[in-house]
Amino acid sequence: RLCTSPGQLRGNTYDYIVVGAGTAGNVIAARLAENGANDVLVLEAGVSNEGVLAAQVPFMGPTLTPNTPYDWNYTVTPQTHLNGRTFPFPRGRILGGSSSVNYLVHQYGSSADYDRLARITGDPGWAWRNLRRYIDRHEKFVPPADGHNTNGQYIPSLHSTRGILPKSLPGFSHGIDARVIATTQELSAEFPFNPDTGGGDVLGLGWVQSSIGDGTRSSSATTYLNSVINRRNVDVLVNAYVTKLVRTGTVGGKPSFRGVQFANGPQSPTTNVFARKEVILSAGAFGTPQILQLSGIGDRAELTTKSITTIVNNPSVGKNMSDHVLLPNNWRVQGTESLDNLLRDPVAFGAALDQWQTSKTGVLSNGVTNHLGFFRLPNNSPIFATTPDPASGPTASHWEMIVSNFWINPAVPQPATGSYLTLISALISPTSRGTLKLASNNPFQAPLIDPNFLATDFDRYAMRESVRAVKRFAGANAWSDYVIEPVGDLAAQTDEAIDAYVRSISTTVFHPVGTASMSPRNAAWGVVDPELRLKGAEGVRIVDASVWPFVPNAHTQGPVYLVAERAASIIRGY
Ligand SMILES: Cc1cc2nc3c(=O)[nH]c(=O)nc-3n(C[C@H](O)[C@H](O)[C@H](O)COP(=O)(O)OP(=O)(O)OC[C@H]3O[C@@H](n4cnc5c(N)ncnc54)[C@H](O)[C@@H]3O)c2cc1C
Repeated sequence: RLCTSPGQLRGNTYDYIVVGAGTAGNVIAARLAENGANDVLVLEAGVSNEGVLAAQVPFMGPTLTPNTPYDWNYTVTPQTHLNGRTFPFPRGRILGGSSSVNYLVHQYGSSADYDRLARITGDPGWAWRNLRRYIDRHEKFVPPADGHNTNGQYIPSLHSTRGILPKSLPGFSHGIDARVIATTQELSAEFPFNPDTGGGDVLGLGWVQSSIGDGTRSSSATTYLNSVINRRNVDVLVNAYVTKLVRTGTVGGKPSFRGVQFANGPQSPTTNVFARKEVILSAGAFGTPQILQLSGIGDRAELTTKSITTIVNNPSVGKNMSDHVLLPNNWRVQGTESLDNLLRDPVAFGAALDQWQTSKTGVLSNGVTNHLGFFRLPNNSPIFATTPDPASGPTASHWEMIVSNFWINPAVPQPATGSYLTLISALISPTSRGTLKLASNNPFQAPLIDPNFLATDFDRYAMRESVRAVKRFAGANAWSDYVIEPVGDLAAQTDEAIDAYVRSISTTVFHPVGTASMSPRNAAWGVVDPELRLKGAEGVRIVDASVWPFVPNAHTQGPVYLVAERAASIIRGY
């Protein structure tokens, strides 16, 4: 049942309590609740996704963040290596979490990411050959909104049509699609066509796959949570802001945290609920380490400065954050086939929305890109003389290119006139690591989020070379009668000038991970063991993006879904 106040709960004790009805949390809740013998409570700080139009219409996804009621509305600390700039760092605060507000790209990453995860944790169960099995129950490949012939745009045998989450190829074609594909032929050595990353081979550029079915967003709320929400053994409470885990005793010499405290807001009374079996923390890469630290689980030196009594001293909590850096590269282009006028003209947008509401088709049934690709720096790049290759493996990537048929630039508003092409370049194998720290012991105060972007020579080198590469892409003959000129400092040529350009507008792709990292069972570092149990404590598991020790070669919802599916199997005991 969906509950809106604590008084509606069936009691104060459940078998499992899931903190955060986000991407991973809803997988856990649904898979546990499929067994009618399990009594499950899900606590979510945000509101219901029901009736939120922008959470249904794919192209409107970007209007859900930042500065809305569906976002935690975080801002990063001043970024030392980005001219001291700050910028928003969105996170979904709504049933479905970030899967309800994200940009819908749906992929899993490189097989090397999972094999590296298995190596790091010492658990072969995280290797690709094992994890890929979960694709079968997770995804449900469906035709695109426009019903076009998808031959050659993906490899059906790599996908499942039996899972729970509808996904599809682009449901609206753009004039530039043919130019993108032509460039993969013209510059095939540098930008080869990749027919499908679903088998774990990410290198090259291909058609995007998105968490969209019937022209509508698929989130963990519309799929996993909806599949169980009417069951008698599930309570889902919205507006429930978890303030800390509550220690309930000592088991096997370790502090046990089977209690969860929450409140509606800073002025509201707190309520405690208890788990007979386990608490599963799925509050995301920022919420999870924040709650851990508020509960006295973290670096003693830091907790003491916040007047929090340390119960589990673990300096790894909130450290090791990695994320993809986003650089929006814009070109001015000919004609009117870009979507810029649609975004400027309320009448045109209204007509597109009418079409979506009538038939779930048209430009709004699509996400923000039809093509993206993953690429490596050349093996003989001088940077490898000083930095070991940080990619997950020789078939994994260093950077990504995302093609958009309109102006995207979080740092610079859309110009009032003109048509644009955006080739986002993103750093995929960062060596910088950031932190999530408490600002105070007030659970309602936003944490200090420092992704520490571009702190290393490698990261700056890779971004610089990605700028040169996207310029080669846009310089192909396929674009010669379309692209007019680069916008602003994208024209830079020297290392110094390109670095200055990168520093001036880079931000996040919204993929933070690693703040409650998995590690081998007995390792002195890390926050959870390979079965996702909180180290040094009892009764708690963590299942969300924070357990990924490094950011994979993918937009992160897919890797989070696969980890959550395996976690559910581990918790259920098969
Ligand atoms: C704007 C944006 C665009 C993105 N685009 C893409 C994309 O196109 N493709 C892709 O693959 N990935 C994308 N991502 C990233 C992807 O969505 C995330 O990596 C993934 O959803 C994270 O899942 P999670 O379960 O770790 O956290 P979330 O899905 O964020 O879930 C955490 C949940 O916990 C709740 N919570 C947090 N703290 C508390 C608390 N104290 N009490 C109660 N509840 C709490 C939150 O409200 C939220 O519902 C994007 C993310 C954003 C924000």
